[in-house]
Amino acid sequence: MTILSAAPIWGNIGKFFLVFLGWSAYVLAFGFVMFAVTRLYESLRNEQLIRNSMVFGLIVLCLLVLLESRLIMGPLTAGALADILAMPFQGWPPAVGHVLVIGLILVVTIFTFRITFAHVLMVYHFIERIIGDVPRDAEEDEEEPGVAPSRFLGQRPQFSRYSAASRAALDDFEDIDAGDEQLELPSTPSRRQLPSRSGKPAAAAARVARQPEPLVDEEIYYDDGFNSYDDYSDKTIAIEPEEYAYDEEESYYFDDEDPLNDINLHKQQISMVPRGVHDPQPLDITDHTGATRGARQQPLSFDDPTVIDDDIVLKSSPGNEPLLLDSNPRAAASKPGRQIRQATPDVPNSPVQVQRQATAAVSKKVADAVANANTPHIKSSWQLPKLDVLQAPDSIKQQIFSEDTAALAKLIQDTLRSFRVEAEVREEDISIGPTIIRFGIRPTGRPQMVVDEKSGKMVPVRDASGQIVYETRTRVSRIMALQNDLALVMEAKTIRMEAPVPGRPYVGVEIPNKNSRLVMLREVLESKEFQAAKVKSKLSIGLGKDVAGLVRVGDLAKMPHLLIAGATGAGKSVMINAIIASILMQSTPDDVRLLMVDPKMVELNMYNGIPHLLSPVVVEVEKVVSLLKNAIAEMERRYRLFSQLGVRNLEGYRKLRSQKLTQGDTTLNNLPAIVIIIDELADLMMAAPEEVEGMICRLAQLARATGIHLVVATQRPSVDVITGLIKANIPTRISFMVSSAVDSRTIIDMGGAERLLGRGDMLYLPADAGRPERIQGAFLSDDEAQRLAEFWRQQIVQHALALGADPRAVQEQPRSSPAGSCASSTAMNLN
Ligand SMILES: Nc1ncnc2c1ncn2[C@@H]1O[C@H](COP(=O)(O)OP(=O)(O)OP(=O)(O)O)[C@@H](O)[C@H]1O
Repeated sequence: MTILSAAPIWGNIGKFFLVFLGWSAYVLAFGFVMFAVTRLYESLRNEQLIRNSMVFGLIVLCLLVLLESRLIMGPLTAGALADILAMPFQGWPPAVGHVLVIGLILVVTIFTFRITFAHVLMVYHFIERIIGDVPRDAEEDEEEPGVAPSRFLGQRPQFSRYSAASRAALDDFEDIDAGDEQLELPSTPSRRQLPSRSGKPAAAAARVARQPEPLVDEEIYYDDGFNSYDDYSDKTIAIEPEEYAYDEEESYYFDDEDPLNDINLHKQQISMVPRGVHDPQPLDITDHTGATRGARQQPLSFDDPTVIDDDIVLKSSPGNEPLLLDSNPRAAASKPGRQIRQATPDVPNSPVQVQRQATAAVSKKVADAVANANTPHIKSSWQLPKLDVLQAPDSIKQQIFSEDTAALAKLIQDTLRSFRVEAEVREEDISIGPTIIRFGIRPTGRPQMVVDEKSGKMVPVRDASGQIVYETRTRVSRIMALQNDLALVMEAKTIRMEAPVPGRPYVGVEIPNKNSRLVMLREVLESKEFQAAKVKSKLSIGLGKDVAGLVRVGDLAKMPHLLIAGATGAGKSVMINAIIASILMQSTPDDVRLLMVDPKMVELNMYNGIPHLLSPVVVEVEKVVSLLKNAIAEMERRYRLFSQLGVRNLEGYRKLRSQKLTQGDTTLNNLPAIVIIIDELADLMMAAPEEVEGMICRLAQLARATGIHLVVATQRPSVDVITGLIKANIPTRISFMVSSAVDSRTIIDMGGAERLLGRGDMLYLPADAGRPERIQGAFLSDDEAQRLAEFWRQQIVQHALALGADPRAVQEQPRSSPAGSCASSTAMNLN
């Protein structure tokens, strides 16, 4: 303006501005210059520092101040514009005009600078601090900034709404924030106490207090693991004061709805604990007698006929089996070995009646079969297959942290920050699995800042362990709410989020791996994890590889039953084949026996004729009920045997048997574990729902101790197939991809399976785990399964010869046979 007024050409223009705007012409000119400089800076840094609303507010504020000066001092310096503005006030009492204009100034200031009550309190405390003389502690002078323990450590209980003291703490929350000592917070450096470069506490306090509550948006640079300046901009967080004011309030006062809020979690947990004193339940003598009937107290009814059902024949033979089931009586009738067939009246549906019926049917013949079964001193002539039977995986590409992955990690971080969610994705939190990549999002928050003595910059406070101390933390639920936004920016077909990943301090975001590859069963079985597992249990199964590419194995003996569900084509049959192959690769028929039910008729047919089968693969739904009844009868027979011997389970029985063997006592026979595999439960449940449900539950409840295990698969995860009873009794579950979250909840009691990718991508929920684990299932081709089955079928002849069977009769037996004739080969290995 001075130049304008002085220059001859522009003099008139300058005069006009001065006449029209008065003194405010200087202020406006200064404002325009500042505006231009700031805009230039913004374009250079590609950041926004000033808001349009703020510019507008400042102009209005300037005009109001001009008006007020006109009202106070008259038309001397205020200019023509002020005269125009003051016209409405002519004739009013001067006091009214002043009050009105000053009031307007206050209102516009509040809106322009977005001033909140928190700011007012902060200014109040700041002034109070300056007025009050705060001596610095000598000890604190020596203390390095940031190495003291976090003042937020152990703070939570102060805010618990259940303690009386906490109410006061909540009311005086701002006092705590300002470092007020009256609440007895841990003695850690508060802002006013932190040492400054100059060593003057008051000056340092003034500087620190000025910085965190800026009048415009500002950026706080803090060192959170990035070493170079190039990483600097990625680590920049734009902070809006009002955003934080809101968050603070919300996180402390309005989080009742949040299921992840630790107070709500705590409430949930304590609600599960039964309260009060309960009277002991009186013993029900009838129940007790029923439960113990058939055990030690009672003589066993071994004189009854052998037969249980007219479809399935219980067969004893001088081979190595205590019990053999054959679902094809005609084929079985033509085989050597004594078979007794007797029709029984209709078996009622109730499991209790089934039990009674079956108990009566276990006869002296069975006892004979046990006595004649494989004597332990005979060394097994079975050979286990070599791993060459299975296909080797393609040369595995080393999955490394690529530029693509780094770019995705940055994209996630930037997206979260654009939504004002402070979080970071570290390189070490990225897991690259065979089919998916998991990014770990660590919720961070607003760090507590101090002035660094050396550089004079604001740096975050660190606690004794070097961790950044946060003033406010990001809530996990805020990250979870951005699931769809993340899926959008990552252009992923489907993403799945897990919060938090069990045992890790981050939220997992799983996206499909573009370089996905098959996980072959052979690489799983070759792994040291499986080798270690199979030493412990003959029922170890290779499941696949997890999101970090680590091999995952399971133990069917511990599960003790497994439910597999998923949409059609999701990979259930391949999983069942992998389970069977895992067993066939490590266990001989002396260790494990199989019973298979395959209503689809094509999935398990290839295993017909292998010596592990107790019965040919059952494809007719009507025969399944008979098969399950026989399994229950076998279970009860084993229970009685255990009861007589005083052992609790199959493991105890095996220990006792090996003890007796060392003493030369060969009276105890080998009892193999039995795995019952049902490929489609829905078909059975449609045919005889109550009967099947009752028998599956009975087996599931009691069969574990006797070494009988169930593997049940279904593609219909509805409540009429996977009933509450079945779910309650089969605790270990695998869910492949399903079509809806409801289906997912039916299987694993929580959503997530609807976001799987199919083709072997599964969620595995072990019995003892609260959350499922994502695994890429091991793949076994039909050719491999065929080769494995053929390997075992070929051994039947050698084994029969080794047991002293007639070579001519053995040669005449077909080696591989379809369902109808497989009983011959199964029977053969017993002779
Ligand atoms: N672990 C796996 N790895 C790679 N691909 C797999 C895997 N499991 C299954 N697939 C692919 O998915 C296809 C379908 O698998 P599968 O036959 O096991 O499905 P399903 O769930 O049994 O279907 P349905 O219920 O209709 O029988 C397979 O042919 C195979 O190509």
